[in-house]
Amino acid sequence: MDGDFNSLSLFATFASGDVKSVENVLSKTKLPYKLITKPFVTTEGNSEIKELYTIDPLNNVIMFTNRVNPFTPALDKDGIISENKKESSPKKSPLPKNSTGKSVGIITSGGDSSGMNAAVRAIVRVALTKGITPYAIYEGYQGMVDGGDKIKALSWEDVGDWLAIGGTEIGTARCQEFRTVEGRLTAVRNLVKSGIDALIICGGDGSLTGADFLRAEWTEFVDRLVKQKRLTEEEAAPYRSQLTIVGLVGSIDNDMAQTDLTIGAMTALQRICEALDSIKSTAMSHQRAFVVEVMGRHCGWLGLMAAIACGADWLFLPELPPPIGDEFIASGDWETEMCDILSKERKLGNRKTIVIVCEGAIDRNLKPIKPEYVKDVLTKRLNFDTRVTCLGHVQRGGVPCAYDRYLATVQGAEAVNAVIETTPTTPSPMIGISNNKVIRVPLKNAVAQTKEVAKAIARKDFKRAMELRDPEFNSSYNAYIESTILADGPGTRKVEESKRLRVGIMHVGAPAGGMNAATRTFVRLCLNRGHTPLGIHNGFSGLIADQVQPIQWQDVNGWVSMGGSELGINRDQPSPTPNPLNAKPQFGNYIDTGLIAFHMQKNNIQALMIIGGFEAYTSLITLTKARELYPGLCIPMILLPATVSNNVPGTDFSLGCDTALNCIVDACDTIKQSASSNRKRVFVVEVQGGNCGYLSVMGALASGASSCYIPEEGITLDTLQKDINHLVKRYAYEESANIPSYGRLILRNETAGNKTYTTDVISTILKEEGKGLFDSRSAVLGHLQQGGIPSPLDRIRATRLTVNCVDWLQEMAFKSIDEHKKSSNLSDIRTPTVFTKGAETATVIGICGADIKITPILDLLAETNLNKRKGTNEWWLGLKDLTKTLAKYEYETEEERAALEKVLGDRKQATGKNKL
Ligand SMILES: Nc1ncnc2c1ncn2[C@@H]1O[C@H](COP(=O)(O)OP(=O)(O)OP(=O)(O)O)[C@@H](O)[C@H]1O
Ligand SMILES: O=P(O)(O)OC[C@H]1O[C@](O)(CO)[C@@H](O)[C@@H]1O
Ligand SMILES: [Mg+2]
Repeated sequence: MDGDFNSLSLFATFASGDVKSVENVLSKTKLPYKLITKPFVTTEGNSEIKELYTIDPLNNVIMFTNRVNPFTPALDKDGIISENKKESSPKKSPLPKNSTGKSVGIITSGGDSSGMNAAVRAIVRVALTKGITPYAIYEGYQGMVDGGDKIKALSWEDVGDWLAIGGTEIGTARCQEFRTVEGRLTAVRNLVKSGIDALIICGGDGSLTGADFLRAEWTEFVDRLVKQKRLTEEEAAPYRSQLTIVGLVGSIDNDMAQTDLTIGAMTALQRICEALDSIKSTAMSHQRAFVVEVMGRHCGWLGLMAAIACGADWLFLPELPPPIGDEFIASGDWETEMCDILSKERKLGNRKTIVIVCEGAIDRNLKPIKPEYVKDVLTKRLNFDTRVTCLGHVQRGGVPCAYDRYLATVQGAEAVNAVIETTPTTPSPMIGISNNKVIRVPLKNAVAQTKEVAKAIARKDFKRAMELRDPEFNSSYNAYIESTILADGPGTRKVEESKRLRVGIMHVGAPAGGMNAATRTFVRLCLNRGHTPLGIHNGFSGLIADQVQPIQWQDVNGWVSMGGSELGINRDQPSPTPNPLNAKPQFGNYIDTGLIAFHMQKNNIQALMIIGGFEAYTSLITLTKARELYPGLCIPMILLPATVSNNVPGTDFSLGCDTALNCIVDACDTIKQSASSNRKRVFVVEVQGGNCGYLSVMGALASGASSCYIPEEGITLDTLQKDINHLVKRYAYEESANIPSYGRLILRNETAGNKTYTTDVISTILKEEGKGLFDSRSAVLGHLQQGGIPSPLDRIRATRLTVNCVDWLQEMAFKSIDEHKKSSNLSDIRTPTVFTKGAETATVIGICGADIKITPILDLLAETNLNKRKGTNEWWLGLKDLTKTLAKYEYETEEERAALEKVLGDRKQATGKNKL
């Protein structure tokens, strides 16, 4: 077919990754067609743009192309834009009053991830507060290449309510053109033309690799653009030195090095766990096997964490291909290894089989392992009734979980700080998180280390690939294996008989998400090592009522995803010795400590793990101090903090507080929707936490509340007056500017303001003071916060911390056994004797900054407020200020001031006094 197809007007254009196949099909028909190819220079080498034209039976011209965006201009052989497209310059917005004259461009790029909007919201609002004009660059790098109206300034209100929206409101793309030198040259021109001084790029490893190219090429590209006369000397001069680039890691894959978590990974994990929990119930009913494929590209984080959080029976990772057991490695026969393990599980009474296959899973010869093949193996070899479920893009969508909102918000705010502090000589930073600390690392190093994983896998160095993932990856994998496979053959971790222990476990306090997951891991690890796990039901009162029983492997099947406390829980605790006359604990009852010691000895409990909140903490203090009186208590004891209140000293996070936060965020989203629909309504939402404001502060940050009240600060008339002033300003401005008013929230901790400023009282005051500008209602979330299905983060934390607890209990007990052996001069002791009363053998395990720490409980007394039942290290307090910043407490435009003055004037006239 001849003719100039470029001059024909097209009826339709189809994007196709495989134009060649389309041509093959056409060649077998009588339809005319013509293939045009154009060179396309990419950073990974030369490639081609293909355009295949044909005419359909109705005489319409149709084109198939492999361009990612079929509507972007084609390139000529030098990679230069060849179509007659005019390079447009974006429009600049007027500068705000507090402007420093600086501007920052914001991009979301690569696969969308939940939390990207929260990041953009935080960047926009913190930037405006600090006098920097934020610009959205729409549709990822494509918008940077296209320029024009793809680059627009964002206002405060533009990002209202974005916190709760999944995906990315400013769009994203996989942009081929940006991989080319010409694409990036055009992008540089557009950035200079729009006067952008700095860029914050939120995307995955690919996007940040692109950002790193841009950083390295910037100065040279500006020069080149001047030479090509696409920029004038004057335009280029202010931007010659290095462009400030800050990377924010947004991707569900969690595949970026040097950060523990990427924005969106936790929400994706939540989606996966919701699906797996549902699949589990149908699988159990039919005794079926399910092979579930999860996303993650070449990273196994999502698969591994989902396997831990849902108790999957087998797992295929990209970093560590099967087989995993020494006896199968030589033959590479992973099929037999898997079938042996899964059939053993069924014989133990497991009614279902869940196998997770990561999308990048491979065998030891780097051949992909696909779910359909795994299904065939299970069907043919084990006769399992097997189904395949591919979760697909469901994993990437939906409302962000509390953790992603928190992570994106604090990292977004930190990205703006980094923009302000970065100079042309500082390396471009990437904002990461190392356990609980927001960190900055050089982008270049993080990109380089990320690439190392792929290289290690390619050269089959799987050990290295595992090491290069985040520091917890390896230990999490070991925890998964040990809590999944009952090992009794070669290679088991069973300890010698003379060291096998009877280890007790109990829950004390109130239910919290993750308690059952921790107990399951405890039981399985103990069994795998030859110890006897003893379940102490119903806390200390259960112990003295002889409710102590060994737990078996299958007993805890399914516990990982169960809320509440399967062992039973209450707030009863040992009475301090000497017993203060008529003393009563604030909650629960005192039980005689001597009786507790007697029952510990009667059951021959040689090590103890307590899971619980502040009563569990004070209980352990009492038991530790009573060791002088009672030998039955002279054993290693460890507390794993679990309470929604997050008030136990020795840890930044207790189990259950993430589940509670998710519950608060879900409830607040719903309440806010009602508040917004009713217009101009402020809800005062009461949350739990006892005397600790953690849930209130974090809940406010994650739900986008205007303010929060906490017991640490109390509530005064002055506090209320300031918040009323703020609300009056906001609603006054929105009315005058004709902006639809969103509903607003104030979170109040249940004890803040004592019995005076109760939730209802505050709501009534707001209603009165709103005077028609706004109304108010209240909502008390109550015990909803303690229940429900534990969040994946709580399940993972439970598993990870419990492994450390069991290791520690074992180590301490062994030390004591060895000392006893030595001192009694006996070499052949069958029954181990544990006797230890050193302060270092009664401890609290916790997540502290970047580490897991085990601290002697008596050392923690210095940071404990026993009266207020909480610790004194409240790392989260500062986040209250960030909540207020993001609610516009520190930013005001001329228009807002004018609107406020008008309202004040009106109010003065109406009431005869100025209310503000
Ligand atoms: N090597 C590279 N050189 C230049 N640009 C790149 C490079 N790699 C990726 N990019 C740009 O970043 C965009 C996004 O990259 P990619 O598709 O790998 O997703 P990502 O950022 O890794 O996110 P995710 O993996 O979560 O989807 C690409 O479409 C391209 O525009
Ligand atoms: O949405 P797309 O472009 O099909 O890409 C899917 C890929 O994107 C991710 O969701 C994020 O990188 C991967 O897990 C998956 O492989
Ligand atoms: Mg990626």
